[in-house]
Amino acid sequence: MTAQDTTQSPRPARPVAAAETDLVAAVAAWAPEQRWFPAKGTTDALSSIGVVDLADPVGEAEVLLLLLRLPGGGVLQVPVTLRPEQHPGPGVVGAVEVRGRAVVVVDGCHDPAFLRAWLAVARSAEDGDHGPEGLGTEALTGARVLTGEQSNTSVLLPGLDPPAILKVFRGISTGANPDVEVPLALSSTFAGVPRPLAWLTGSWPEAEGEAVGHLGVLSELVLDARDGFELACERAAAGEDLGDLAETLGRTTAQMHLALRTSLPTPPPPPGTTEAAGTATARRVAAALAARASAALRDAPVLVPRADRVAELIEGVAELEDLPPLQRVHGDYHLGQVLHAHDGWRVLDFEGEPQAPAAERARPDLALRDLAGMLRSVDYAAAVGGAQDPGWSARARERLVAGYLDASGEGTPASGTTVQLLRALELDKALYEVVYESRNRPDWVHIPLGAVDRLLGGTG
Ligand SMILES: Nc1ncnc2c1ncn2[C@@H]1O[C@H](COP(=O)(O)OP(=O)(O)O)[C@@H](O)[C@H]1O
Ligand SMILES: O=P(O)(O)O[C@H]1O[C@H](CO)[C@@H](O[C@H]2O[C@H](CO)[C@@H](O)[C@H](O)[C@H]2O)[C@H](O)[C@H]1O
Repeated sequence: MTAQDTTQSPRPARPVAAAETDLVAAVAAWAPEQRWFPAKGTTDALSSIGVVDLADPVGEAEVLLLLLRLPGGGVLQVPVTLRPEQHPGPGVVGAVEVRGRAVVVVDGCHDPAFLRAWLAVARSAEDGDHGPEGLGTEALTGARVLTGEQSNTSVLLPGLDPPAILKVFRGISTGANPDVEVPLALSSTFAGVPRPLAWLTGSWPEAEGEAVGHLGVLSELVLDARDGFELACERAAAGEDLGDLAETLGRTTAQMHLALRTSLPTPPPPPGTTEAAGTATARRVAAALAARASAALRDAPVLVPRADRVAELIEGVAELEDLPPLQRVHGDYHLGQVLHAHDGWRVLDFEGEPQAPAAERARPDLALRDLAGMLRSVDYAAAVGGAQDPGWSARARERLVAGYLDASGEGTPASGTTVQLLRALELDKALYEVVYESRNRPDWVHIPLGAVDRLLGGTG
């Protein structure tokens, strides 16, 4: 955990009581149907790890954070409230008997009792162990769960002072969550990230001992902002170029990379190792790309006929001699992770790829991975927005890359190494997307699959 967290005692999980078995069974049956459920496609049952109890300050409902073991081994957080009678509005999970009492189980994110309880115990960035200020009953006016495609669950809290958004982490793991750690580290030097206002940590048993990790974060709400993907799709549909929007996004991306290098520097290799820049790094990067490609080929059989060409493109990376040093990166950078506000772009969600193992997400990587992710996203916007002009995507990509190279000091045109790395990293992301779409939005698989073929055909 980061230094900022050492003053907050984690909320400990207790074992699930025998009288709570029906509750756990009802939640375990409901969770796999939710958009945020991380283990789509598996039919194995969830098992219980424990329960974190929170107290509703006005005592209207019981508030429980259920921690469930996913079939793949990860931990899922499901906040619920227990109400004695029918709860109006969305989020009802079901009716069960708990400790001999008939209750209605409600998805906590939809219940003010959970929000009150969370805000009362979260550690505020300003005030140490105290919860955030501005918490009268009116503070929850206008609270609303976001309904978009999310791997976590976010609740808008426009009535807080300042207006905020609560992100409840669904998959939790031991150690600092990058979505707390990274914006906290960046926000003093980089204006392109919303400031974290408060966060909550929990602890639960794991085979190797007690795990301590973040359960959620409250961040400053970016007001009147447009979602980058919606904005880009709208432009594509209208046949209007992304133009300056793409270029300023490229610039913001380069500034983010500079702030990441400065605020979260990559430790130097231990003495005596040969981890230097140059070919050793290139071979390591190529090996990592090859491992990810094999995993994608295993998970999406549609990719198998392309295996040889994928391997060939990756082998080219191993030969590069002038790779830039690896650094902390965003890791899952796309248009849905950026907001366009009146004063420029804001970057969200530093958690990395939801399908990547937690240990891999904070690993130093090529900064160009993020630029490649955004290039993929421009391709998605062209497809989803229905751009009629095939040049729409090419022009947006050009401005994005030009803004990035200019602000990062590399200048245009891009070097041969940059071009080759961008192609390999775009392919890497497109392979990941084929797996992601097969699991989540099968109707969209053709978008990344088309990109895989373009990139392998040398026309990417
Ligand atoms: N600070 C913020 N201000 C305004 N909207 C936000 C903010 N943070 C997140 N959002 C909205 O919530 C959505 C989901 O947030 P994100 O952190 O990307 O969640 P996830 O990791 O679950 O995808 C974003 O696409 C954006 O629309
Ligand atoms: O935002 P998340 O961290 O949950 O990221 C996952 O979901 C994204 C979809 O919401 C997915 O992004 C893919 O689709 C986007 C359009 O919806 C597109 O802009 C991206 O380029 C494309 O990768 C992301 O890959 C996944 O990790």
